[in-house]
Amino acid sequence: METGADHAILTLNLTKKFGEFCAVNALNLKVKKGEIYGLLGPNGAGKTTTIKMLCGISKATSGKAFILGKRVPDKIVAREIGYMPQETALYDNLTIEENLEFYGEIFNLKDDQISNKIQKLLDFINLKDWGDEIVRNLSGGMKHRVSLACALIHEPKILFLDEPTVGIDPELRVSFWDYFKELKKSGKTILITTHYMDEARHCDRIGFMRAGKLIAEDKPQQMLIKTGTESLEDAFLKIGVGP
Ligand SMILES: Nc1ncnc2c1ncn2[C@@H]1O[C@H](COP(=O)(O)OP(=O)(O)OP(=O)(O)O)[C@@H](O)[C@H]1O
Repeated sequence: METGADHAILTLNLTKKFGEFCAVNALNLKVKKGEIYGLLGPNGAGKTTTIKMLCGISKATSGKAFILGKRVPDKIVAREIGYMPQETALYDNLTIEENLEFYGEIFNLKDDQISNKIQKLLDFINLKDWGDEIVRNLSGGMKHRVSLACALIHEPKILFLDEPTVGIDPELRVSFWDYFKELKKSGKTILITTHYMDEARHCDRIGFMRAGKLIAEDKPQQMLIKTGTESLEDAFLKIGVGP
């Protein structure tokens, strides 16, 4: 049986039902190690539900999922996963550093490891001098950056980023993609969801999801060639409504 040892992420007929409603329908997804894979699709396509099953937050109704060859949910594999949820999971009344400390402690990092990582992460997200600032006082874009740092504190190998750039200005979106490319360079695998089709071109491969199913996947450029379109938005519309 395939266990995805060669893949960072593998799902076999992964399915999630809420009552009679099928949110994720027999999804077969393969993401290679070191890839940035973009999961795209309209509201309600099943992207977040897929990520939650992969992170072990939501139990699959049927089918299987493997992360780095291990069937999930799995406590050891959980350590290799970083998850940036759609709504930032930060404590508003704590400082940036305290939030990072909290996430470091969840993963049982030692105090000196935590303080070392905090400095590096603050540098990485360009908030070097902001560690003592209360999260409540930050702009939305800053909170997004802190949320990314929290997902990275335990140096996970796999990152799940659920709409990390939603609601942030175009300039900051560009710098986010610089962060993601840096992370890829350091060997991380990233599964990212986004509604911004234009930014999906940064991904190594993209998958279009609709109604819980993966309806097409390819490299962004190939997707354009295959569909004879000039934008991924048009490609999606063509595939989504096509024969
Ligand atoms: N806990 C739940 N109970 C019932 N239905 C749910 C639950 N969670 C998600 N759903 C439904 O499952 C479907 C898929 O939702 P999901 O959040 O995975 O979509 P999505 O592709 O991430 O959408 P968006 O782009 O809006 O974030 C939706 O129709 C949603 O209403």
